Amino acid sequence: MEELPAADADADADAEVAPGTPVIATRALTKRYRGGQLAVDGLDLTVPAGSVFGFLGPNGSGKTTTIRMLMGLIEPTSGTARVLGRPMPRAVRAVLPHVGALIEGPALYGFLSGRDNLLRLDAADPTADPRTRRARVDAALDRVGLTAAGGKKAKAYSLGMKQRLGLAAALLQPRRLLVLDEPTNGLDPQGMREIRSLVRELASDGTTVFLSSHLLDEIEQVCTHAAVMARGRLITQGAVADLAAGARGRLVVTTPDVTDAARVLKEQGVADVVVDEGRVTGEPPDRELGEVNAALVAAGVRVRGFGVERASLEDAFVALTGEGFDVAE
Ligand SMILES: Nc1ncnc2c1ncn2[C@@H]1O[C@H](COP(=O)(O)OP(=O)(O)OP(=O)(O)O)[C@@H](O)[C@H]1O
Repeated sequence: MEELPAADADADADAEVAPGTPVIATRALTKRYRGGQLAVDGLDLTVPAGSVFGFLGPNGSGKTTTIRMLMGLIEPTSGTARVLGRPMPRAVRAVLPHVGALIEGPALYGFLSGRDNLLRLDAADPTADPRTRRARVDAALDRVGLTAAGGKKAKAYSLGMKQRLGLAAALLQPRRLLVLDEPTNGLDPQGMREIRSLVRELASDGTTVFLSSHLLDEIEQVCTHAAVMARGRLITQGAVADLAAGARGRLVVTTPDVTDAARVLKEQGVADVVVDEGRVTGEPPDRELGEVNAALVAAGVRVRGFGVERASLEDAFVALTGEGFDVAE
């Protein structure tokens, strides 16, 4: 282990973090790029220990810039960031050994096998004991389900396998925090499922996982907590269940008579009425829903289903920002 700057207690990440200390905490964290672009604007982020924390936002909302500041890769323009209770980037050398990161795709040698890539990465870590290297690499391959493919050249791997190999690299040492930047980006649905279930598994032993995504349903499926970014600013953060509960669900009427149903719902004060095939949805009005249903039936609408659907994180996002969650790919 390299010598740390003497008497810098603040930079000592080996000391246990006091219980209750967030794994990541930023205060007014701001990054303005040299061209003048304000990429991150006054961010106050709190990532509780043991959470699977989704960092959600459309492309260009500042997620990668934030992650790069958290990992000490770039300096903030102003504000502070603490990771594992220590200030970044000052404590970067003490903090990073405890953090497994997968940022902007893993750096792999295509001509080497998956196993040889890991052996090489492990050998580059001065803290890694060479005598236990093979066991460590085999355990990491096993954790990500690449034991059988370990001897294959990395260039023959699918994108999903490359992501898994990148995760294996991040898991060569025990980690307190995993930081994954868009880990499912570019994967097919099967590859996405594999990475998501792997993330859940990694989190099940208490490792805090911080992952960025521009996919709302991904965050809902995988994360316990989330923060929502838009244009460099934090829109909201908290437990996923609470975020979704903060938004009102939508009234959904299933019926073959969609035109009549839409008209009656508008008369009943339902806003934002949307007609789909076989169903009409809208914002629940402030009146007794039984009356709305009765009005539909009285107008001869054949009501096959009537109820309020649970709000999704997407509803919460739309309610908070007043705009749709459009992703510009
Ligand atoms: N090195 C840079 N110099 C100048 N502007 C930058 C730089 N990197 C990013 N930006 C700008 O900062 C803003 C935030 O970008 P950032 O990459 O952090 O967003 P993101 O949410 O991670 O999006 P993506 O998923 O597309 O990476 C964007 O407007 C982007 O164009």
